[in-house]
Amino acid sequence: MPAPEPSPPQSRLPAAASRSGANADVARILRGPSGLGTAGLRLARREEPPTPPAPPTPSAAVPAEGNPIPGLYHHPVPEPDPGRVEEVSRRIKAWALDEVDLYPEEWEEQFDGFSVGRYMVACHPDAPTVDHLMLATRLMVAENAVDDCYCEDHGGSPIGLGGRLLLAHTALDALHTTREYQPRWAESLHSDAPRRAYRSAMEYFVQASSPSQADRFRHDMARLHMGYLAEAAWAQTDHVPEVWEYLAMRQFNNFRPCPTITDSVGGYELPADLHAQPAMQRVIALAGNATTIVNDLYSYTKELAGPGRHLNLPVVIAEREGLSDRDAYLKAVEVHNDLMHDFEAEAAAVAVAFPVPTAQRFLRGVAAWVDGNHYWHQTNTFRYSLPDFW
Ligand SMILES: CC(C)=CCC/C(C)=C(\C)COP(=O)(O)OP(=O)(O)O
Ligand SMILES: [Mg+2]
Repeated sequence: MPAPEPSPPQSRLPAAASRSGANADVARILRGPSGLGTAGLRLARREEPPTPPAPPTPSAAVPAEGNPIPGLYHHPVPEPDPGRVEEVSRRIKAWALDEVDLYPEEWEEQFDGFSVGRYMVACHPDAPTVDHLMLATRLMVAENAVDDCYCEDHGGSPIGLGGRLLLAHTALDALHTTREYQPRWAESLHSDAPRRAYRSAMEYFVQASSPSQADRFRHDMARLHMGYLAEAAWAQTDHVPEVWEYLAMRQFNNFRPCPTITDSVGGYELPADLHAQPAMQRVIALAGNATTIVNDLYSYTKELAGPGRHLNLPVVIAEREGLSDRDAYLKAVEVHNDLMHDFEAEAAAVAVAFPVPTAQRFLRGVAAWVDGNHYWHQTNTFRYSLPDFW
């Protein structure tokens, strides 16, 4: 399991824990609910200081395919449990074909090559059952269906994207309207593969999670859709943003909705008040950004080979900072590494500031997702290959 680094010095504690007003807030959360009849709702306090999670033990028996990007800071993970991978892969294909009619036959090779079972098993080592893993796997497939079919290379386009995304978003965040119009909306959720996938995956997720976990997910998906729209707007006008602007767009067009369901997939809940803490939000954002820049780096050659200009961090750095392709790529590796180091330092600080089991487990779950995501990108040689820069 990945590692928030050992406890950082006091000065690195998150602002939420170091200001006196905020201290009261943190103390209130750690104390738990205090009204009449709330005794059973309190979180257990950890008496001992949090122990950093054990470092991963990569499996010696089955070497991972694919090479890591030289110089990319990452943590190798153990090979995902092959029994789980096989079962998740079997079940997700059945869901895609039988429950949501996701893709035509000719896309089967790409569906299989995506290896979503291996991806999700690697990212959620603490899922108690395959049913829990399926929550993440359906959502991952649905999210990719929307990206491919609405935004990218399976019929997607920036033109009209806002309308399509908004209507698809109602599969996650229902329309509440009059009796006259409700049925037409309900029917629309079955009218294309992305909406069928979102609707079904969300229905499973809502059944298995708390109202606040479901609402957290809706919020993260709204963020994602806003990121898709900014990317599309820039593509429409062939605009290359400044590097910081690109990073802002990519903070929204981002894997964030995946690690933030780690508690639902783990069968527990990070309380909403802890999730909302600014320091926790910063950890989540840094994790999401590091995982997404990993995608920019591993998908660089695929995106260069595609039609038109596809923005990713190396491309934007090369254009905006006048660097060679190679130097821009290496600079993007450094940006990733800085994000990873900040993520780990801030996660360690939050683990100290919020010594409750759900927060500790959530932080470990997010870190496991970061590492599993790297593993999947490195080993998905069907989809990605490295540039020849070394
Ligand atoms: C699974 C999920 C929430 C994805 C949202 C954002 C997204 C599609 C990525 C972060 C992947 O980026 P990209 O579209 O560049 O993917 P590929 O490089 O085509 O694999
Ligand atoms: Mg990419």
